[in-house]
Amino acid sequence: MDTQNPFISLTYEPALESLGDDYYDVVVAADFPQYLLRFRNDDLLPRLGLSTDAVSDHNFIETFGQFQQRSPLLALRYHGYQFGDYNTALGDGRGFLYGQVRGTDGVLYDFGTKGSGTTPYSRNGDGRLTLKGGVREILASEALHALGVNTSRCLSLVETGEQLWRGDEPSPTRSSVMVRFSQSHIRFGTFERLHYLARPDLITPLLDHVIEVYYDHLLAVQDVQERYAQFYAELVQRVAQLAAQWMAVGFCHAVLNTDNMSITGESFDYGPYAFMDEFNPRFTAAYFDYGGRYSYGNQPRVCEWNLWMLQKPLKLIMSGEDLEAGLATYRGHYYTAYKQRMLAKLGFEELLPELGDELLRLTLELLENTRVSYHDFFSGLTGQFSVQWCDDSEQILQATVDNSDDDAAILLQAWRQHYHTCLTTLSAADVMQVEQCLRQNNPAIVLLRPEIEAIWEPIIVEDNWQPFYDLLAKIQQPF
Ligand SMILES: Nc1ncnc2c1ncn2[C@@H]1O[C@H](COP(=O)(O)OP(=O)(O)OP(=O)(O)O)[C@@H](O)[C@H]1O
Ligand SMILES: [Mg+2]
Repeated sequence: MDTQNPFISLTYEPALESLGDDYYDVVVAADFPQYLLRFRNDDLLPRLGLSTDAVSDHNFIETFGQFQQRSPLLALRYHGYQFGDYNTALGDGRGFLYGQVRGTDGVLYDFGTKGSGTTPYSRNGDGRLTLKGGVREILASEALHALGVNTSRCLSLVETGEQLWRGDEPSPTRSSVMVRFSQSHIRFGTFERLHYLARPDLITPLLDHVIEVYYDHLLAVQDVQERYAQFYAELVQRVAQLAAQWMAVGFCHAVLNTDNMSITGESFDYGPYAFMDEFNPRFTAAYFDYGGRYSYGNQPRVCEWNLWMLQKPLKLIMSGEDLEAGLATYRGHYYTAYKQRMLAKLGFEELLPELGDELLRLTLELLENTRVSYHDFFSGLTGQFSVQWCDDSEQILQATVDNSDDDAAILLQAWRQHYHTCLTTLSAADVMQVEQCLRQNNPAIVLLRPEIEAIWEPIIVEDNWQPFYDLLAKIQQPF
């Protein structure tokens, strides 16, 4: 045992543990036949006050593969609405909270595992994570983080040498254990379980804890009911902003069940997700999402529904009117955040409100009706932009959109004219900024499904991880 392991010497805060054992079960980690470190997120080490050189691969394996020298390991209890139906048979069935550490930024971070063995919540599951599942979660979270989405990250991925059987991967398939670095693993479903159990006495301490740790500026609000009202209103805003971020980057999460919604408004749990290629609001990423509940275009609505469901437990301890008032702000927050991101993708930091509204409307109409590749549209705009577009609207965006049919030609023409109108409202200096704005908001690389399959092939065929590391480096610097 390496007594100098810097991860073990970190100061762990028993924040969630101190709530008491109504919220979790103490569990043990599985022993694995093998420990191969496949990914270490050195980018996160400074936030833990550590330098890359100070942490060896062996340190990663001891701490985040073998889980040495830490107890208690806490499998958190939760329920959730899955595809609209309430499910009580949930909880950390293949993970636990390893520990909580305050970052150099003052934020309390969770180290949460995925694939670390069975728990009382595993049902018939094996408590494991496939290697491909781990690789996919790393890629999604690193890509989203680089695109400016509020997301959990992966701290490490250790391959564990077991053979797993899965219906959605050619099996047997390889196993892994991942450690997630996130703001919290308290989910909407953590509260929903307490409503189901009719335990308002457990909801109050949980909500007080959430506010104290993750909304601590609200502690200044003296009146408790007012503080709760402001908490919910802020959560509504954070979730609306998150939904806007996913939509603007073309990301479909695919399993927006309430057990996958964080009480901090952070995005996490990347299973069957996909970045959308051809623009299509009905695009679904999970093969089992037959009704399209979690389709790309439905994400803002379903997040609103999830926030509405969260009112059930919160209503046991706070005013229903306050909750209604909080949720009533959702659509406004969503539209404001989405519009701002989309106009930035179109090259505009600022536009007169009506012009911006119309540009967004025309852009979505064009995208939807021409079924152009979402990312090609914006990279085409970025690559072709010229200040001469201010003088001649006909030059704007050639060849990116297929306008061979009449309807598409009409839409493109209307879009060009309006884009031109928007440009003409800018000063000469602001026009010079448009290209930079386009470059800063439209990635040169997008993590489409073929990109992921292309790096997976060398891993399974010849255990060649280089293409994975190369792709990772590219998506970490997408602009
Ligand atoms: N292989 C497995 N063994 C045991 N339980 C599992 C397994 N896979 C999923 N589960 C459980 O099924 C439920 C839904 O799984 P889901 O994939 O949303 O969560 P998860 O990915 O395991 O964890 P997280 O939400 O932290 O990413 C959870 O209760 C989870 O623990
Ligand atoms: Mg989950």
